Amino acid sequence: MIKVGIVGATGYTGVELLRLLAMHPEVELKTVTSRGEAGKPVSELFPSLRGHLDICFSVPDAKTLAACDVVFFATPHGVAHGLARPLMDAGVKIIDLSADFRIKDIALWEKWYGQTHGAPELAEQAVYGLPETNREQIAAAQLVACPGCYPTAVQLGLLPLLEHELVDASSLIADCKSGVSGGGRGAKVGSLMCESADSMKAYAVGAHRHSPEIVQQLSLTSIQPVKLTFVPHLSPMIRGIHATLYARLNVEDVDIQSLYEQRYINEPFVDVMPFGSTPETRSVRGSNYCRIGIHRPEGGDLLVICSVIDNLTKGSSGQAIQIMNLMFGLPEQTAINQPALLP
Ligand SMILES: NC(=O)C1=CN([C@@H]2O[C@H](COP(=O)(O)OP(=O)(O)OC[C@H]3O[C@@H](n4cnc5c(N)ncnc54)[C@H](OP(=O)(O)O)[C@@H]3O)[C@@H](O)[C@H]2O)C=CC1
Ligand SMILES: CC(=O)N[C@@H](CCC(=O)OP(=O)(O)O)C(=O)O
Repeated sequence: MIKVGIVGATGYTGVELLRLLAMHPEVELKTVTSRGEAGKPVSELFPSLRGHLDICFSVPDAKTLAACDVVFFATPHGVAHGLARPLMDAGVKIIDLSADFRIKDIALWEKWYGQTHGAPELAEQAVYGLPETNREQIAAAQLVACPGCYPTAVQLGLLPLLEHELVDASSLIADCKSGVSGGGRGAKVGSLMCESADSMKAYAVGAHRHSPEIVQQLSLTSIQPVKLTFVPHLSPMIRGIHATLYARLNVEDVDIQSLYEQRYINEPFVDVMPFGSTPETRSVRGSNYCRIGIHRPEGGDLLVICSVIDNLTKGSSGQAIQIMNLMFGLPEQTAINQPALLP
């Protein structure tokens, strides 16, 4: 059995890790932390887990965490910087759901996250965890940085085009909508029902911290310099990311649909739907799938790609377990192969 610790188990990504790991046949939960709820049974805070988990929250303790085989960090940015190093020295594998190790350029990270980077040498060592691009590296890694939720949907939607240099990489547009759980359980007033229900608005227009992450990763694939206009919106739903991606073709005769189908033919969690499909976020709710629909309005040169994920599953905790499965040589779909919850 794999001995697992979760730091930050009371947040939305934390409880999603608990839900999925409770059904994992190879996992034994050793410690799940919360400073605020220490001593309380998990099933008391989350009755959804009654009958599935018999463990109490405890404060993060270096010795207990060091006895785990793998520790997930489901914590705000900056927390893993301080705690990861001693765990790694003790041989523990780390899967970080925050943005602490996603960006390789330390000055760039500090600019976007507004704090000093606490572990630059680990950022260098960390492997970015998007299995559809680098599962061999993930399998061999000790420290994996899970992609952000928007970056997962955007990258999976655009990768085939950039890998084949079919579009103008300098004029990409990602128009994205997120459910309010993306802001976390401790989110501020904007996520309250009275503030977010029955309404929608853009935020951080062209200035969201996921921009540099997406550009960094797409640039690894694209020969041309990547320029992206990324506009996130807060959408009145609990879970889900909907990315509508615009890219201008620079070739004429190409079958985009079969290109995507071929690219993702062996990917267990990427579903290329029939040409012209409009995937709904509810078709992935609670599941680890990314569903993609491809459009070419009036046969013109502007492609419109719709890419949907659940921010708490493929956008964070589900993907984190996919990564754990790879790191421990387990079948990649273990514990995360459920269909979406509908309606
Ligand atoms: N929500 C989402 O859709 C996604 C979130 N992420 C990222 O995942 C991480 C977690 O997000 P989310 O679950 O939404 O966040 P939440 O705010 O819902 O939860 C944060 C958790 O971290 C714990 N925590 C806070 N500060 C500390 C600290 N200093 N030391 C130890 N534990 C701490 C909290 O418990 P306590 O304070 O009791 O210790 C709580 O359990 C964030 O970095 C987020 O950006 C990534 C992709 C998607
Ligand atoms: C709706 C909402 O607030 N979404 C969050 C999504 C980011 C997130 O979850 O954090 P990571 O940077 O770790 O991916 C935001 O825009 O900040």
